[in-house]
Amino acid sequence: MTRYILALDQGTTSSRAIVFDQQGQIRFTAQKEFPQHFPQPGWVEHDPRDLWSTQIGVAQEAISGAGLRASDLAAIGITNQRETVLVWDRATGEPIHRAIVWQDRRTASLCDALRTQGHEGLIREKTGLLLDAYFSGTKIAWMLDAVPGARDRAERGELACGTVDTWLVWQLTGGELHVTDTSNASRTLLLNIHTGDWDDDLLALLRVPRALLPQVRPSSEVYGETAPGLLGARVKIAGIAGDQQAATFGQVCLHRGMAKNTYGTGCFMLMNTADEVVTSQNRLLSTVAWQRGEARTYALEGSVFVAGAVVQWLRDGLGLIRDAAEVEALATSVPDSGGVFFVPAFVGLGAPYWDPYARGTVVGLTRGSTKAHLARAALDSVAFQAADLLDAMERDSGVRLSDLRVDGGASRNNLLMQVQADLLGVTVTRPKVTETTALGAAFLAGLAVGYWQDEAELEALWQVDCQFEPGLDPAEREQRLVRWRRAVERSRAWAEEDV
Ligand SMILES: Nc1ncnc2c1ncn2[C@@H]1O[C@H](COP(=O)(O)OP(=O)(O)O)[C@@H](O)[C@H]1O
Ligand SMILES: O=P(O)(O)OC[C@H](O)CO
Repeated sequence: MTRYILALDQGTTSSRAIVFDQQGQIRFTAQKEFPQHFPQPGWVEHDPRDLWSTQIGVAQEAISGAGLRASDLAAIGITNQRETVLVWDRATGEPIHRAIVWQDRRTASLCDALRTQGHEGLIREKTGLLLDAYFSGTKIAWMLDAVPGARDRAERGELACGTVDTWLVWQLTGGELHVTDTSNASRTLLLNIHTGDWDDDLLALLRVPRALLPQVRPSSEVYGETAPGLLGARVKIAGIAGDQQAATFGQVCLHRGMAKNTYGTGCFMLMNTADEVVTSQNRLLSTVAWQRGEARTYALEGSVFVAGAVVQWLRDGLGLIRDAAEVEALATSVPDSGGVFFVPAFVGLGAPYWDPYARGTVVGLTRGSTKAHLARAALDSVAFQAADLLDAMERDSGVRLSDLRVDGGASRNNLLMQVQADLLGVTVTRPKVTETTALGAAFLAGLAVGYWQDEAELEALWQVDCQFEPGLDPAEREQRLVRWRRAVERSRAWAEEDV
């Protein structure tokens, strides 16, 4: 009997479910957006019930859309927006607060206080991360303090906490399993990435009771089965990874020095560093890429908070386009941005600047500037941010990249990919299957149940769609990067007194 793998990809703006076959080809995709909540400037929340209802809805739709029954599935793999965190009541399953999303800046001042007290070194050494509001730890502490009675209930073990993977597994198993994987756990500020377990010093520092936390497991193993009645048959849940790590696996960047960049809401560049935790000198993150059995693979990561989201803003905030795909034609209608530089620091700046107080900035406007120039500058900004990441990554790793694998919604934009190759000075390679996040989760699940035998089999499945070669003169590239960095300086520390 032909069997399939179902990947659940719970992203920042939508939930997706994709059925893959044994060739790693997509049989059916179902996707549903859900509401974003912005209760205050710099705050971003998701309703956990929306995350679950859209995710289970698209899972059912994908199974039936592919003409399958749940019994045709060999396994389910889960991948998810990372760092976004929620707390719920173990008895009722009711969340005590909306999920606080990775983009949310509300704990910036708490991070400042911890930094002033001199804790960043310890955090950096144990977690590979920086003290930034991006990560889950301070968000958990904020919820425990903000919701009346929550801290006491957490201490008594009445509450459960988790990143989105944990919430989905809890729901899928009818509250039976409270687990996460090492790649997701490595984004919380609470995991010691050298041991792969929660760290008592970090828990004490961030005031997070251990009783709240899920069990940390590898990224590829059979964790359990879906609850009876949910999908029509019980299906093994066999893979879990944070979406950027899953995309790295889906791009089969399985060897030291291979890198990918995903252009979704944000933009995330990860380079495989094998079994070595590389300590960045350039404010990149060291993170767990995935764990198979006892073996952990690590990565260097550059995280940019606003990439494709800048296109959403052109659409929803300014009404310049009706659909994200229209941005390419608009931006192509001018030869360049006409000297306009756009720093989309809507929620501060991530790597390598890490400035939660930076805000969106447009410079270089003249009477000749048009919406096309702004659209072009918006696309340029995505590529400039990635250029900053690669520059830092090459310096940290000592690897001179020749080829960057790309994926994510905005990687469909050919102009953006060409500008990216020009600004990086390296070949940009887009694979046939750009749903690499879901594919990575499918691969991790498939390996655990023997659907695929080994990594070599996965490497043989990966196929190139298109390559973009750099065409810009190096001196001109450098000049443009210098101007971009001047624009970045103008965006920095703007909101210092507001947050
Ligand atoms: N043709 C395009 N050009 C530029 N950006 C695009 C294009 N198509 C989609 N996007 C952007 O890509 C993002 C969606 O990508 P996706 O990988 O689905 O993101 P996520 O997983 O973060 O929800 C949106 O922010 C959207 O604005
Ligand atoms: O949902 P995405 O694809 O924007 O990814 C979000 C990242 O995991 C945040 O770290």
